[in-house]
Amino acid sequence: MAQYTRVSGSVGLITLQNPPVNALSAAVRLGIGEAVQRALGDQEVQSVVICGQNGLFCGGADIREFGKEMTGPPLVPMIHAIEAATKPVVAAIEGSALGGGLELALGCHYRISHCKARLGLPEVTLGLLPAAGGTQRLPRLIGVPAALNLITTGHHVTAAEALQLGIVDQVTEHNAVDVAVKFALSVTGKPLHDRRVSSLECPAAPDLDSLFEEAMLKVRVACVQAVRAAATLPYARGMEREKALMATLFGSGQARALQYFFFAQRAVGRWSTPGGARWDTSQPRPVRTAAVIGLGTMGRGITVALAQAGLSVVAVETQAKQLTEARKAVAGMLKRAAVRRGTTPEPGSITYSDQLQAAARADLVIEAVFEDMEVKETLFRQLSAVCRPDALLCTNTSSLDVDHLASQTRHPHLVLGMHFFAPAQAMKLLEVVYGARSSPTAVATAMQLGKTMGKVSVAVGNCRGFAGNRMLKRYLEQAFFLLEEGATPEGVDRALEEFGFAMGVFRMSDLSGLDVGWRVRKAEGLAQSGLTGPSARVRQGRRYSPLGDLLCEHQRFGQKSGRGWYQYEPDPWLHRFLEEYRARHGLLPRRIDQQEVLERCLFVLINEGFQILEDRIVAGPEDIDAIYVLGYGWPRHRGGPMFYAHMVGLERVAQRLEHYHQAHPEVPYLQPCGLLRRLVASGSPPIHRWRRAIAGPHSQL
Ligand SMILES: C/C=C(\C)C(=O)SCCNC(=O)CCNC(=O)[C@H](O)C(C)(C)COP(=O)(O)OP(=O)(O)OC[C@H]1O[C@@H](n2cnc3c(N)ncnc32)[C@H](O)[C@@H]1OP(=O)(O)O
Repeated sequence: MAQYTRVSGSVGLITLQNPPVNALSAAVRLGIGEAVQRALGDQEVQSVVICGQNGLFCGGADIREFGKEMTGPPLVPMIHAIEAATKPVVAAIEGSALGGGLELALGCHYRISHCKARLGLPEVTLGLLPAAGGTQRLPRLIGVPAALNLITTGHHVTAAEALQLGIVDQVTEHNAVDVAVKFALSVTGKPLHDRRVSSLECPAAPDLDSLFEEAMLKVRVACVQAVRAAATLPYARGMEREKALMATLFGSGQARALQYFFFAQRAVGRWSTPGGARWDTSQPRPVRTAAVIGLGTMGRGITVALAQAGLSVVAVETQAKQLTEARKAVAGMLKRAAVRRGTTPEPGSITYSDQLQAAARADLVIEAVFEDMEVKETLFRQLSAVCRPDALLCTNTSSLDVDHLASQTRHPHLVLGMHFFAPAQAMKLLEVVYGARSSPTAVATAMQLGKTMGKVSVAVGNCRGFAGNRMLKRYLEQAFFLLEEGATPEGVDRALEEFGFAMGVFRMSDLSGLDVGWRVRKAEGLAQSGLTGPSARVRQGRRYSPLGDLLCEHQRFGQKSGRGWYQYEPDPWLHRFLEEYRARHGLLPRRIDQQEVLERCLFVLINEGFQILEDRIVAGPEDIDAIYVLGYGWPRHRGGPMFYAHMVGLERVAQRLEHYHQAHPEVPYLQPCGLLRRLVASGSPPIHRWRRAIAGPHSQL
């Protein structure tokens, strides 16, 4: 909706009303159109101001309407009508003007922005382009290079940057609507021709052709083609080109995946647990002081993330040398981050200590010590004795049993996992792992703290590997099996990278270090050296590949040792090693194509995802997708593993898994799990219905 009032005698004020972000739904578009007509027809009105209610101009098109049949008036003619108006129209921008919101403002004759507002054309992050004239007006207003940058990256700019670029005419620290109304009064009766952005010539820029060629190489082809039309064609023909390009994008799989992921990231905030705790009934406790125990790589990153979120941090490291190094490293990280943001580093809210006692007053403690159960058990007993009785005690373990650690303390309901991903100060994902006895308040507090640190927090039940690493294990296993059967690390990585992963599984393993998984497998009794014959490839009654363990036995730990799955100097070792290994175990190498690599690695991971849903470790598919895109490099434009399964078709995923299971009956995880089979049997409902379909007593399956 849009409300129309007359203020200051002669200013028509149009207020967009569609909480929470005043998105341009059919009703809002209709409302704006009608209000503009009223203002233009009102003899008393000399100028018009458009603003949004509740301090937010407009978050753009209503993404929830995408993929549905279009209703209500389209955006483009509405913006044209505003631009063509014979009375000056001023946009009063507060909060955000994004996507269609900025395009609406670009159709106005003047733009006044509050200093805290952010502006941008993020359509590309949804697989679209700014097709309400954004690709035609913005280059005319600020020139091709700057417009191309904003349109192809989707980056938001601050009000100050927008002023410098020429997107807005004025920035104010006061109420932007009041300032815009005064401004509107001052421009009454002034000629409007050169205020209509569509009538401007694109400012000349040197060597536009090479700029476009360079931008094309950076992939956002449709956006580049649309901006090229602005630079080379008259406005009306540019608009036709923009519309045609948008039509090719609108129904694409990428756009659907990106739009799904936009909502998935937000859906994970509405967490619930099988025990009945929920986001909307659990109150988080305030956390002002946090302690971090253990200042290795993860502890340092967590310290920085907490300090940057404005908390007082007590950083504890009992080894003197490590403490000195950590202090320097943390200062360096804070300094570099401040330089990147163009600010000065915050003065020290971090205190350092080599005594656990220093954590005594903290509201919340995060341990990030060596990944060893005995070490962590001892620490949790000590923390329970030292810390306040109401302090939350969190572990950054990536796989150990949170319930067991809780049982070492006096207040197990205050124990949780906070699983950060390296580098902890930068990665957006946080798995909040609740145990059987974790209280709803404890979960809510950790979820809220993650949000305060700018992370997407996902609530996950306690199980081996939680959600992310549990699925990763199946994926890695298949990759090892494929090597046994004849594939090469290069071939497997190529298939995954062409699918969209930034790094294939072997390259990723080399980067994170092969010894990490080896240590876990040794602790689980899986990695054993010296086994020969058929028993070497079977553990706990199932097929097992010792390839990762053997590489570690050869001191090939990945990049850190200069050699892993890849050799970082010319060295044919690995291929010879694989040939000898296959010969030793009587494995006949065969040609493995990309399709098999993808299906074996990804479908088994997806199958584990369904098992995790069935085990109620997470509440819905969005949780898994957020974890995989934000923590494990799953290509965002494919929406996440569960969305990908939905796009491929559950029936096909189940069929292919069955096919591979028949070929490899010794790998039980290739068998489609119960939930996947039941979803297929119930007609493969779309992904947004899975949550309901699996929900306990109300299950529709
Ligand atoms: C063609 C295409 C055109 C013309 C377009 O305009 S495409 C849309 C371009 N706009 C965007 O991509 C902006 C998306 N929104 C945001 O970036 C942010 O929401 C915000 C900066 C506007 C506000 O951020 P914040 O205060 O953190 O709030 P949330 O992100 O949590 O959002 C609050 C709820 O609003 C829902 N939302 C946000 N934007 C839209 C939208 N454009 N359409 C529909 N719904 C939107 C969001 O999902 C949250 O709802 P819940 O998930 O909590 O129910």
